[in-house]
Amino acid sequence: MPDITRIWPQGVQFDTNSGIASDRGYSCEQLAQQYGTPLYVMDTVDVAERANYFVRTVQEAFVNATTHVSFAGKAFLSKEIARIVTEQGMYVDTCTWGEMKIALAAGIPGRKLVLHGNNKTDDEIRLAIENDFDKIVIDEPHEPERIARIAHELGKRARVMVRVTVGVHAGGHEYISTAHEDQKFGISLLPADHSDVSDIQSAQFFDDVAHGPAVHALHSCLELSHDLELVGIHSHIGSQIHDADAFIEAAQRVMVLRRAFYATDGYVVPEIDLGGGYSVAYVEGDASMDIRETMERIAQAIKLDSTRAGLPLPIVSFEPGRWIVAPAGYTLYRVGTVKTVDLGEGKQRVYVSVDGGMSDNIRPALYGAQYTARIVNRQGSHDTISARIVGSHCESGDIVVHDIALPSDVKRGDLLAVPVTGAYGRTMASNYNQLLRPAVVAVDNNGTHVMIRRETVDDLLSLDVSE
Ligand SMILES: Cc1ncc(COP(=O)(O)O)c(C=O)c1O
Ligand SMILES: N[C@@H](CCCC[NH3+])C(=O)O
Repeated sequence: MPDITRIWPQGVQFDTNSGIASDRGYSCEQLAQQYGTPLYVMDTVDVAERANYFVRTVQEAFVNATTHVSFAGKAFLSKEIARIVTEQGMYVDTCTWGEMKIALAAGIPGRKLVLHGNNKTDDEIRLAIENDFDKIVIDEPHEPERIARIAHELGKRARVMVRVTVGVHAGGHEYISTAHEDQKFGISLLPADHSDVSDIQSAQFFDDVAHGPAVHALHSCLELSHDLELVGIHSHIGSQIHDADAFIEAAQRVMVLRRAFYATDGYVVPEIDLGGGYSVAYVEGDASMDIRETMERIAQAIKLDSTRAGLPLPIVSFEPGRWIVAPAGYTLYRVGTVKTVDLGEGKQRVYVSVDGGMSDNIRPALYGAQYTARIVNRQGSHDTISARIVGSHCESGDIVVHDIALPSDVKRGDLLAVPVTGAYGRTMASNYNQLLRPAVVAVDNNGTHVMIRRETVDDLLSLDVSE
């Protein structure tokens, strides 16, 4: 079982005398010199172990039910990672043409792939159906007809789920919270004129759900059953969620919908997918989701509901992204300018500039996300200074770590490592200021290799086709 309080990959060790960090025996300085900086490092043994642990934990919690776990490729995707997680029994969840193409290029069969998206193109839907994707997740009321039309043209039957906004408010930041009503994803569980009952087990709540847009969308899928196979109900309530109660509540609401739809249409929806969103620790002392406890509680809630309703247990699915890869990755930066700024009243802050920034990690700027860092090429002095680690972009919000105590002798040329950048770092990276997206290097027990190569200026120039 991975140590969920740890913010470094299991393979990373710090020599207490020299201060030098190594990952599975390879020193970080060696990695930086061989592959350059900034550098994303992914401990792929850690990824496999975390994926394996998640899949096993879900299977053990849901002893009598079939379970599926998909890896949310938006967190991090490469052909190698797609293969590593599928070898551990996972499916891969994609939501764009590019993600689908990478998963398919990795050789993952369509029956192990899921397609999401609030604005899917016809081409994406066609590619999913041609490749027999396990599920296409419907996100809006007109989509059943569009998918059915394309399936009909292809002479195939598309397997579909309906994504429901269950009305549970959770998630680390407004931008990553997805189950409240005022946002773009999914179809509402409740009608606009629903009553105010808070007891989700009440007859009134059941009645509201039975008259809601989600039941209507499920019904549309059944009406198109020549071209669509209705396989499930989907709910994803947000990301970086610490509160297990939110998942239990979401599961219970999905189960009410399953019952309500059985009452209105006599159809037992075979599968429910509860999405991703399980939190990880970003800095020492942060909370991280205890998957075992959460899964056991969800399993209990689902079992109770099915037994009460006299319905068979559904297949239960999950879509973790961050939990699988975030703590398995870290970023190495080389320190450049070190500048002391007077804040008045005798206070100072030291701005430590590194050779990357918001282009390789947008999360601090976008969500105010907190990270930590440490010097990994030597033992710094014991006395510390109050520092802010910043990037190289022309933007004052280009902050890597907002506020951190660093050894007071931090200097140009030091190697700095920022942990927990394995999720939503590389996949949200940009070329702002024409910085080159860093390489991703894999470290395992057999060696190190480039998983995704560093961009070059030739890459940038090749896009600029004007004479
Ligand atoms: C539909 C869906 N599934 C899964 C995920 C993965 O979320 P996380 O990386 O927080 O586990 C997301 C992202 O929030 C998502 O939108
Ligand atoms: N990109 C976000 C999470 C959003 C997940 C996608 N629905 C993050 O870095 O935390």
